Order: sequence, then structure tokens, then C-alpha cells
Amino acid sequence: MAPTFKNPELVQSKPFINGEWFESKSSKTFSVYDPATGEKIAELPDMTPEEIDYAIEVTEDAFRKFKHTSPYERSKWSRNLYDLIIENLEDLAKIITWENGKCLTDARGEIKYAASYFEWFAEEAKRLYGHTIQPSNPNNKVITYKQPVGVVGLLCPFNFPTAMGARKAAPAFAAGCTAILKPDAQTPLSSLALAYLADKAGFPKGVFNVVLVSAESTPMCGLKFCESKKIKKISFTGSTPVGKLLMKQSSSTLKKLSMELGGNAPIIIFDDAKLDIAVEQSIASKFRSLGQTCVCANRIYVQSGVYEEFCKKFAEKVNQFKIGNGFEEGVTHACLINERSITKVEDHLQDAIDKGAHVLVKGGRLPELGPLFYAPSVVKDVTQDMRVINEETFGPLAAIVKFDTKEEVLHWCNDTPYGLASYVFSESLNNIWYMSEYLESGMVSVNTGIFTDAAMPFGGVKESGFGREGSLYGMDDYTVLKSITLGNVYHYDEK
Ligand SMILES: NC(=O)c1ccc[n+]([C@@H]2O[C@H](COP(=O)([O-])OP(=O)(O)OC[C@H]3O[C@@H](n4cnc5c(N)ncnc54)[C@H](O)[C@@H]3O)[C@@H](O)[C@H]2O)c1
Ligand SMILES: O=CCCC(=O)O
Repeated sequence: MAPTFKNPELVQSKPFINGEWFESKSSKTFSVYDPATGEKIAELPDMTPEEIDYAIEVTEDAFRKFKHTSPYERSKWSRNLYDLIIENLEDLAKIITWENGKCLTDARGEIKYAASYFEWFAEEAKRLYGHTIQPSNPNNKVITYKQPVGVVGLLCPFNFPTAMGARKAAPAFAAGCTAILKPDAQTPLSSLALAYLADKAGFPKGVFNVVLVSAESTPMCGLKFCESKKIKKISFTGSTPVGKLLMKQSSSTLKKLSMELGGNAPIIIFDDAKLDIAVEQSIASKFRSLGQTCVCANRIYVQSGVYEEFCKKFAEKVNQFKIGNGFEEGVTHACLINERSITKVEDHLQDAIDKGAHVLVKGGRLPELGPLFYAPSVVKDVTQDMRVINEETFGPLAAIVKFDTKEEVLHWCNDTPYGLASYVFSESLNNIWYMSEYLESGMVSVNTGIFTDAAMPFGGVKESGFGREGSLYGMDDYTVLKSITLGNVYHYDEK
């Protein structure tokens, strides 16, 4: 059943282009479903290639004016948007739960997190500094300043339908870029609600545009973004294979790119860790959005001295989860996004069992709740040859591995093409520093399983991508550095 909204206007079903709900002439549509119930939520137009071209053109037209707005204006609109998101928190959270399935408490957290990017970049908009430089010629001076890169294409995933768009759009607007956003076809309503509020916040028409395409038409839209000479930068959040494809497709236009891609995050728990904190925080990391978070722990390495105790406590806590519809009071974990996600969990679990892992918590499908409900599984005695260690499960399967030395575990942690997040639990400065220094990942979280924040630079290394979102570095991805040399400005005459 549809949730009730204080402001039903937040629920839209048309593309948002040039400050208006766009009447697509496409003969095709696609449906959005509530993953918890399977009920249809909305029927949206599957925009044609010509309509995508039009939206790109509109975004470029808007850039010509928007780039001349003052950082103070952009700061004000961004702050307004923050305020509006917080004012509409409950409705926006309901939209996330409705289309993504996650618990309402998690959805509320996501909305606050999304809003925080607009708050943060409302401040950063005013702090886009350059340098003054003395070049080798004493009569010249060099100054640098940062200019907006231009029209940006934002390609967003299903798992944080509001926050991922916000994390990209906020620095783009602060820098003076205009944006065209394509949401995931499974979760487009959150982006439409954000566009509605951005308009109310005062952003000029054409600054924030949302196009809608089905999963089938997504490669067409991606290719258009990549090959468009009007779009100067693409920011993508999603899997590594799709990131690689987009990078290849963008080579003809030599686009600036940010790639926030897949992960295979290890958690390392040393014998000297505070065990209860390590258990609680490992669970928070592993099962955030039921494992559908790019920084979720995928591999849990526990030192031999505390291995058995950790496994026991971890399993006890997982057995206390309350699985159910994300709207239900008291539910701690809800459903997955689609059947493919469950199949991947089952495949990884079976592979681990076949290769000798022992089941600590059986978990499995919960058909009585619906086809996309799955109770988390936990396995121990996991080894490095198992798929769960080498591939991102992106679902509710926890794999616990025993290790002896820090050298051994470091080697295992780094033995992956991915490098997004890592977690270390220890009370020893030596352990913490050794791991933080040598772990090949863009982010290391020490003694906590939840670390992301608008103030910290988010991003990966290796095949987890490049670029940093949030923080004082977040606007760099949306700017280009210009250097201006002032010649013959300094003639000092001693006489
Ligand atoms: N590093 C990060 O910040 C981050 C954040 C969230 C998710 N992720 C990663 O995303 C993956 C899970 O999301 P997913 O399964 O939806 O990933 P995915 O790569 O399959 O899809 C991501 C988005 O890209 C779109 N897409 C697919 N093919 C495309 C194409 N040819 N052109 C343009 N867009 C295309 C999809 O429709 C979707 O909206 C995981 O690997 C996860 O780690 C990374
Ligand atoms: O899934 C990716 C984003 C998670 C986060 O920013 O905390």
C-alpha cells in the first residue's frame, strides 16, 4: 500500500527538465515496484535518445548563466535546499523505503546524510581558493583560480537513491556547474523529489535536470552522456565493470571523470581489540542496508586469540535481527532490491560451504515475508579461495576468517583489485598505524564500523575508482584550475 505523504507533490513521475515536469513523447514506459510487496509504485516515461539530447542542451544553456552566479547566491540556494530536505525529512524517507525497501530508520538517516552535503557545500561554495605563485621570471606573477568544469552528468545507483545524487549535485552546484542526473531505474522517485525541492530552494531553471530511462535504455543514455561534447564531466557511482565501460566510452571526448566503484572491504580485528565494540561495529558495517553498501565489510578477519569468542558473539547478535517490511516499527533489517542480489548471496554461500566453510547462522529466504526477503547468513572458517573473499557479495552474507599475524592479514587484505574501504579494530597504536599505512584502500576506519560523513573525503583506489566526494576536496572534481600569468608587473629600481 502507498504510504501517506504530508506533501504529495514530492511524489512525481515525469522527468524534470528546465524547471518543469517534462511531457515525454516516448511510446515506451517503465514501472517502479515496491521491493517489499511487489506492488507497482509508478509508471514512468522511458525517454527517447532525442529527449536525452534535449535535456543535455537545456543543461548547457543553463550553465552559460549559472557559471556567472556568485558563490554567495549558490551558497544560499544550497542552504535553502538543506533546510527544505530537513523540513520534508519524513516524506523523503518514506519515498526511499517505498522504492528501495530499506528500513524507515535507515531511510531517515540517509535523508539527513544527503541534506548534510548541501549544508557542507553551502559553506564550501564560498571557499574556492586559488594561489599566488612567483615564477622564475621576477617580473611576472602567477595566480591560479578554479572555474566550474561545465555541464556534469551524474549517474547514480539504487542503494542510496537520495544521498548519492546529493553527494554529487551539492559540490557541482557550489562550483557553478549545472547537472543532468540519471537515477537508477529501480529508484527514480527520490531524485525527482530532490529536483522538486532544488527548484523550491531557488536554483535557477535548468540547473538541476533529472532524466528518466528504463534499465534497457540505460546503456543508450550512458553512451549519450559519455559521447556528448556538451557534458564536460561524468560522476558515476556503481559497479567496477560499468565504470570501466563508461571510461572507455568517454575517451572520445576526453571527459573529466569521477568513479565511485565497487569495493571488497576487509575488517581486521586484532586480539587486543575491545571485542564487544568490534562485534557491534562489524555488524553495523556488514549489514548496513543488508550489505548493499559499497563500504560494507565483505571479509571479516579475526585474530586467532579471539576468533571463537568473536564468532559466537557475532552470531548471537545476528540472530536477534528483526526482518520485515521497512515501514514496520521495530524492524531492524528489511528486504533486498531484486532477485539478482539474493541469487548472488546464495551462490557465494554455497561456494563457501562447498569449499569447507562452516555455517554459523543459516539465514536464507523468507518467502512468508515476500520474494525479496532474506535472513542474513554467517559463515566461519572461510578461506582465501572462496568467492565471498574475492568478489563483492553486496548482500547479507558475513564471512569470518581466522588470521595469526598482521603481515599475513595485510597480504590477504590487499590481494584484491579493489581498494575502497578497510576497517581496523585494535587498541595498539602499532597495529593501527601499520594497517592504516599499508592497507591499499582510499579510506581506513579505525575502531568504528560507520565512518562516512560530508566532512570526510570519500573515494577509492585501484579498481574502486578515483575522485573524492565530500570534504574540502569535494569541489576539485567539479572545477578546472586556470593559471593566469601577469607579465611585467614588477620593476624595482634600487636608485
Ligand atoms: N564507491 C561508491 O561510492 C559506491 C557507492 C554505491 C555503490 N557502489 C557500487 O555499486 C554497485 C552496486 O550497484 P549496482 O549493482 O546498481 O551497480 P551497477 O554498476 O550495475 O549500476 C549502477 C548504476 O549504473 C547504471 N548503469 C548500468 N549500465 C550502465 C551504462 N552502460 N551506462 C550508464 N549507466 C549504467 C545502472 O542502471 C545503475 O543505475 C556495487 O559494486 C557497489 O559497490 C559504489
Ligand atoms: O554505498 C555507498 C555510500 C555509503 C556511504 O556514503 O556511507
